[in-house]
Amino acid sequence: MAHIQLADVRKSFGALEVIKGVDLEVRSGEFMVFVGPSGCGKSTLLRLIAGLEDISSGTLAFDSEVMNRLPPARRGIAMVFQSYALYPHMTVFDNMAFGMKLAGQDKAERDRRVRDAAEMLQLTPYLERLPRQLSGGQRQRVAIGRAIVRDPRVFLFDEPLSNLDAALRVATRLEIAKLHRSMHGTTMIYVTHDQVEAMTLADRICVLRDGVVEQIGTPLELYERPNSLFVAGFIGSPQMNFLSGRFSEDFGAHTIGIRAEHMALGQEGRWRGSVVHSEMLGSDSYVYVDIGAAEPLVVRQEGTATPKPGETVAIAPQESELHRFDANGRALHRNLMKGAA
Ligand SMILES: Nc1ncnc2c1ncn2[C@@H]1O[C@H](COP(=O)(O)OP(=O)(O)OP(=O)(O)O)[C@@H](O)[C@H]1O
Repeated sequence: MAHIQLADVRKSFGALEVIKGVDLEVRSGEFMVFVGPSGCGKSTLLRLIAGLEDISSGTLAFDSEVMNRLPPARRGIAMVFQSYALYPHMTVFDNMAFGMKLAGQDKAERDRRVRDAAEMLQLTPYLERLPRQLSGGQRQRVAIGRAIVRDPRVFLFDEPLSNLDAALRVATRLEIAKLHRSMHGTTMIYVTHDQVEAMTLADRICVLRDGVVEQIGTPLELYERPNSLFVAGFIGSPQMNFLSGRFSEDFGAHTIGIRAEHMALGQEGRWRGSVVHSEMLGSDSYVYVDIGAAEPLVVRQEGTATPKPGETVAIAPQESELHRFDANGRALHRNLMKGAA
């Protein structure tokens, strides 16, 4: 269990600064997820916390103890990567026990920890197997088990599920959520590209953009109250619809944003346009409507009885759900709007 604090942390590779002054607090026991576009510095930030890269300037502390110069092995961290790198000739049990053996842990304690972790990850039936006799998801659970037995203060995950197929990703995601609940108090930081992983696993999400923190908040805070156009467009799938120019003028904003689920199709509505395409997902559908803006609006509709391509429809946005942004892409928050009115 550790409270992690970063103060004005910077990292340069040669002349290239990739982490540009990050201030961040991860609370003890918190599950923090880093998201952001490719190359924004998520993995680098994680590796700085792990000690796999040196911090160029600024301070990293765990429970107020400065970590900058401490080697990874003395930070009390465990890290799980995308590639699980198990020893192919060792059984699951030995793979999980190996680090403890190297550290001189006695056999009874090694046994106990491996069996507890295996139980937690539903690996007990596989302890005597070799990695090649396991599925990808089981192998990744062994890699997680190997990290658990070290009893870390801080758990770091770098896209641990990205090599798994869709069904295994879901199953392993649930395991990780359970793991966090059962390891009360272990601080976890998790890097992902996956919207659903970020939204479902995180206590809070940290959105990074080009080496700086753009916004930190609970998944719902970011979804419902993004501070910027960037976060609004990054969090949520399908992406929030954006309209500018003549579409946003009477809302007093440079750009307005509205999510697919906050509009209704019908006979009456603020916008009219023609359907260009529908995607049927089973329980609901996404209808793409060209209203003459740069991009078609994506409207979510329950069920699968969607209007046909070429049909003219009206769209009624829920005005309380409109997001307004200024010319710099900063959100004009609704409470501020109300205050100003
Ligand atoms: N060892 C290195 N030497 C030089 N440049 C590096 C090094 N490691 C990372 N970078 C650069 O730092 C920037 C951030 O990389 P990083 O891997 O942290 O991004 P990321 O957000 O994790 O990206 P992705 O989502 O694609 O994995 C990139 O421009 C990358 O090319």
